[in-house]
Amino acid sequence: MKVRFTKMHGLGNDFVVFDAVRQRITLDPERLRRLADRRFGVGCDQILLVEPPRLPGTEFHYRIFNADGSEVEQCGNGARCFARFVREQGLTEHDEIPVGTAAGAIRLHLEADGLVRVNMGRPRLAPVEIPFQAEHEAPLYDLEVAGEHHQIGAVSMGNPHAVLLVEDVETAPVASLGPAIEHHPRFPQRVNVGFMQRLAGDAIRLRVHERGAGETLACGTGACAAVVSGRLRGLLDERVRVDLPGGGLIIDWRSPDDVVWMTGPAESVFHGEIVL
Ligand SMILES: N[C@H](CCC[C@H](N)C(=O)O)C(=O)O
Repeated sequence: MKVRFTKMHGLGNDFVVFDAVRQRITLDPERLRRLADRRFGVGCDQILLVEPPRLPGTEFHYRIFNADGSEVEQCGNGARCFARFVREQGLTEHDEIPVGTAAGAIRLHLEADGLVRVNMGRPRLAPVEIPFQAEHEAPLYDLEVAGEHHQIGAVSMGNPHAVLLVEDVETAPVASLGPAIEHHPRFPQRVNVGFMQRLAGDAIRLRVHERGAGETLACGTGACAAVVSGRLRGLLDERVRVDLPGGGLIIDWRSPDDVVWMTGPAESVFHGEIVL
């Protein structure tokens, strides 16, 4: 069956987006993997489905699938692309769009300057909510990885993140340590792994090895998790510019009881049709 899609990206974190409101889309993990592969399909980090609402007070439901076919709870760059998509496709006329996800409802705001501002909700810090195996909640945890000792922050933005502080993101062992921590047994649902370099109280550099996708050019929930972890360690201010390989995001997080705000771009690249 032929279905229409739009190829989009948020700072180079790229997506295939389907309107599953006006189209009937059925995707199994193998089909998703082929779709995400640049040789057998379109090629992307994640696939996004725009569906009719499921939660009260929301206008749409939003499902996210990694390139490995796994369905996940949240995607920050994808949320911004979602907002751009539903406006461009005429699925809504609103500038403020409440959306349901597997992690609960979030609110997307299309700004006059073309950026998208997203209320990503409150970070989850209790180990059981991340999920991460630890006796008590703490800003830092000791983690043995392949015989080496590391200190990590552990934060959920609906999806799980480990955050490491490094001297220089350029030389950080993303390709080796990222997969090793992603599959660490203390993260029963695997984990995204962020490598954060502090530039100043209001600025960091970040690289992210993403669960189910590998290193991406940007990770929105990873940027949120890094700022939360940095603030819990007393290293960062309330407003932080996060420089990722694909570009910059602004993350605002006042205090543990507050939600995390993420502001950044979202772009459509091309439209196409594919046989599913
Ligand atoms: N790989 C993530 C999902 C995509 C998140 C990322 N692309 C973002 O912008 O937040 C996970 O398995 O939780």
